[in-house]
Amino acid sequence: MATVLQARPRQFVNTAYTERITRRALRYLQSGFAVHLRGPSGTGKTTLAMHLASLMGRPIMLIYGDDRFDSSDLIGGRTGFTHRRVVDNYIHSVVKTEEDLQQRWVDARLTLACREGFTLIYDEFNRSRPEANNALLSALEEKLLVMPPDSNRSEYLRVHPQFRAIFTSNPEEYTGVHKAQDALLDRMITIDMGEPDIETEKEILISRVGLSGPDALKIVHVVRAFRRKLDLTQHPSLRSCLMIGRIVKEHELAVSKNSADFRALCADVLLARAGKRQDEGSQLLNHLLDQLPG
Ligand SMILES: Nc1ncnc2c1ncn2[C@@H]1O[C@H](COP(=O)(O)OP(=O)(O)OP(=O)(O)O)[C@@H](O)[C@H]1O
Repeated sequence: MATVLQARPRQFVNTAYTERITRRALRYLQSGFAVHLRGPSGTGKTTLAMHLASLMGRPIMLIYGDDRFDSSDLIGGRTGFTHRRVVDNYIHSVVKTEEDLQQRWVDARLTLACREGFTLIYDEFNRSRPEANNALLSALEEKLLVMPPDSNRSEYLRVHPQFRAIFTSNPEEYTGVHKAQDALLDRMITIDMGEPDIETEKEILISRVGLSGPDALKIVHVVRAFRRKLDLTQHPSLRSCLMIGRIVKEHELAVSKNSADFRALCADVLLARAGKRQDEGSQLLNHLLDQLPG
């Protein structure tokens, strides 16, 4: 069953950084192009996609890329049965029954979004195999969705003029993802998202967790310096800041170099993200925490 999201996404924090990207992406969507937000984990791609979709003011259709998808998961297929039973009791001593089972065509999410003019968010679309995504090629370019012969419809579905698509992907993920087709990438405008700036991360922590500005800034500095100095491209991300921030807030921990609880929390959240460089990570983290005020 397809999910159409009518609700607004969780509170979106707007800063100069997010506004710049939003303005660009919105411009492309308004001109009818698909937008592709590409960037490492935790850089806010999905959140921004939801925000953009809500600004488009149409119902939102969400799909998560999946290696097990085939084209029917996007377009639809014959699932379930309709059951028809005719009981003929015209001559009361004779009962004649006739049963007919027919498979029913059910539209999948892409078809629904194209037909109704929804905004499609296809999160991590390159987790699906390229051939599963083939239907998107003509939907984005010719504005026609090619329907399979057994759909009992005409061969093509004309895409609603308000249909829009927003894709996200993570270029640095290697497991469970497929190389996106050049032809599909050529039909979208790709915006590369790096890590948000310090101001944005700080504002997100303040707004989402309720931390004070100075505490939010200290956490953002520790996490960013840890990532940069260890040269970790993927982790830790804004998500790690949010984890640390939430626990600090809910358990009233001091963000200070003298707080053993805060130091242990940072170690638990960050060190596992250093992979095999645990010793190096541990030394670096102690050094960064020692620089915090007491
Ligand atoms: N502008 C924002 N306002 C509020 N919260 C945000 C914002 N940007 C990101 N976040 C929060 O940061 C976290 C990571 O964001 P998100 O899940 O969108 O990242 P992502 O790039 O899609 O990550 P992944 O590739 O791992 O799915 C989430 O908890 C999200 O709610």
